Amino acid sequence: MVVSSQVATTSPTPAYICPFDRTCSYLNQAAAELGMDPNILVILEHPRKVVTVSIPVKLDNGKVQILAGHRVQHCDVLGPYKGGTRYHPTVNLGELSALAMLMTWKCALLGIPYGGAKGGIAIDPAQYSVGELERLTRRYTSELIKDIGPAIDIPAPDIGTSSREMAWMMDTYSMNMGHAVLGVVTGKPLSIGGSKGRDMATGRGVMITVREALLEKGQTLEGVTIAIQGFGKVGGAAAQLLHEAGAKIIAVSDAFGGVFDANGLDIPALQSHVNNQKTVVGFPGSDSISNAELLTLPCDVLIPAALEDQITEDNADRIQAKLVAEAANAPITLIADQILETRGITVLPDILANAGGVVVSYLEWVQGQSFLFWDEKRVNREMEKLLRNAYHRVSQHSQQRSVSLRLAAYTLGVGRVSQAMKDRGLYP
Ligand SMILES: NC(=O)C1=CN([C@@H]2O[C@H](COP(=O)(O)OP(=O)(O)OC[C@H]3O[C@@H](n4cnc5c(N)ncnc54)[C@H](OP(=O)(O)O)[C@@H]3O)[C@@H](O)[C@H]2O)C=CC1
Ligand SMILES: O=C(O)CCC(=O)C(=O)O
Repeated sequence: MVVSSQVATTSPTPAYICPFDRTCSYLNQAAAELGMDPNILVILEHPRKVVTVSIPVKLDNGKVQILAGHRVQHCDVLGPYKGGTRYHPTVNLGELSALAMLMTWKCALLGIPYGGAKGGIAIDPAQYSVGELERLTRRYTSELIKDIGPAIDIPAPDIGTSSREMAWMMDTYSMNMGHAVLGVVTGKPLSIGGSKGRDMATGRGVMITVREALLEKGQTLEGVTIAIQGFGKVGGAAAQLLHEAGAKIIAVSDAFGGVFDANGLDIPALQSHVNNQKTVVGFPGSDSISNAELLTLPCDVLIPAALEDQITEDNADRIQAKLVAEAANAPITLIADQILETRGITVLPDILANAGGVVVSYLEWVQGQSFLFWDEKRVNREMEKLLRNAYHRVSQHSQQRSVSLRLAAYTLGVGRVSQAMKDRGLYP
């Protein structure tokens, strides 16, 4: 693959397949299911546009540092490119290309009129002051000014960014256009056209898809034991909503480590602890646990909500959960996915389980384009309708074809894109 070979990715084992090649592998499996035209497949195996810009940022000490900012646009056959902006030290073009491709299938699966993109900068935002982060975000936006826009490509938050960065991006873009452009980013603060419910949307989608999967097995969320890796925007919201729904969150973690309580953690109290201490570690009344230990705990549901490549061939044999919900993008390696499938562990794939975020981003964009804003009940209702519908289409396809939920989800998403390409005349 062109993209993966351009970017060196560290290989924990010789069998390691990077997220981009893995996503292509799932694409190829879906293409085989669909009997897809190879001319369409070869187009979809490559991102349409890869942009790298130089970002000179003046640091607080007076020195100028040059950062590389990226945006990968995979496919816009269904509508404008859409996807998050990640600030994390591991950001690279191979990773972003995989994440952009995932966005294409996610939007198509959910039936929202967007293509897929992802962008980011390889920095640890904790090492920069707020002023430095503002300057680098504004410069990144300026450098991408011709590549983004409400009808072109619409960024959103991802790891290491939030409504604050989206506000800076929206303001920078708007200053260049000479008027307020609400639709250029989503995940904005409510004061400038953000949507009610967006902050909890990805976690809410995780809760809804887990709930639907359990219901199909004749279970409810009441008393179900859950371990969650990552306690950020997604993991934190999922923990809160699942806790409110009666589930027992027995362990959570962040980059510093994890906490465990077999009787269930008090999630509101843990959130207050995190607000003060900036980590879950040291939460009174809990036991310490490492990120690795969290993944293999005995529990009903495991929710990786942090980074890629967390469940690998090294720990897949020891996963004890019966259901794994991919709140993070690409947290399971290719071989680990096969091991889990062979062991009969159900995996709710990322393009379904974490789609609540982009669905509410779409609803935010619709509200911004029409200058008409909805109450939170309506936002949550519309999102839930789309997500439940997608879950049941995927589950039905999986049962009818005797394939995994992942292959079913890919087949439905990829099928929609390929049909659109045919209808448009193969798309240049
Ligand atoms: N935000 C969104 O709307 C969406 C996000 N996603 C995906 O969800 C995942 C999480 O994103 P989001 O919640 O937004 O990001 P955040 O930056 O808000 O949170 C990331 C969380 O992961 C933790 N973390 C970082 N490194 C590690 C590590 N090595 N081990 C364990 N935990 C770690 C962070 O800990 P710490 O705080 O200590 O750094 C933090 O708790 C990503 O895969 C993202 O692509 C998918 C769909 C939408
Ligand atoms: O909300 C969005 O537009 C994108 C969210 C995202 O980056 C993702 O779903 O991975």
